[in-house]
Amino acid sequence: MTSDYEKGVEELKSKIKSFPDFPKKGILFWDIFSALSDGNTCRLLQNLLVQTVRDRYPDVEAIVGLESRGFLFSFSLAAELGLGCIPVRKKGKLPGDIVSYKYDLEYGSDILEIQNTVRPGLKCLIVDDLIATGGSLNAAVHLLKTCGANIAGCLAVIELVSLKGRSNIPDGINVHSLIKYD
Ligand SMILES: O=P(O)(O)OC[C@H]1O[C@H](OP(=O)(O)OP(=O)(O)O)[C@H](O)[C@@H]1O
Ligand SMILES: Nc1ncnc2[nH]cnc12
Repeated sequence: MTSDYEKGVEELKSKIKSFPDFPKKGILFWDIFSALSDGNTCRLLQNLLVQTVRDRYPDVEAIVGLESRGFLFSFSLAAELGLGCIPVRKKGKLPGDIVSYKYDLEYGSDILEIQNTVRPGLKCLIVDDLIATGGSLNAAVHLLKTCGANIAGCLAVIELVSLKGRSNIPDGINVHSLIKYD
């Protein structure tokens, strides 16, 4: 029997549009914002994410969001669950003592940074809108490990399975996505 959770995921999936050849020829771009212009879909997605964290990562202490689309979900989850919200940002945007990691993307490369103020042992869940090559989540895992954090796992709304992003994320890190595309 299909659960309400699974029905919700199917409904969400039906709202997400894809755009061929964006931002470069050969890339099929999955646009989370196409779903979020509708208020009911915002609430549906928030409820699905909250339920996922409660069920799969019940003892997490902080939500780590990746710039920029990951921020949509890290703050709303942290606020709803009463947890800390920690940003991982692109180079040069965060003040203070910074840890950096360079990585490759599906289209290009980038440097991600975190403030070196994460309490060692803090149990963190990393969230993002989408897993493509897994390079961004892998970078966030490395940044948090450098800070001494305890990583509960990675959670994404969308996973592009054919790009095998999971294989880029270190063994032993739990990875979960709501929607999978081939
Ligand atoms: O699994 P990967 O190959 O690392 O790709 C996934 C990442 O790429 C996109 O971010 P992007 O860097 O395009 O930034 P944006 O969120 O600011 O659009 C997306 O939001 C993920 O963070
Ligand atoms: N194919 C894709 N669609 C949307 N966001 C992405 N980030 C990296 N690859 C992407």
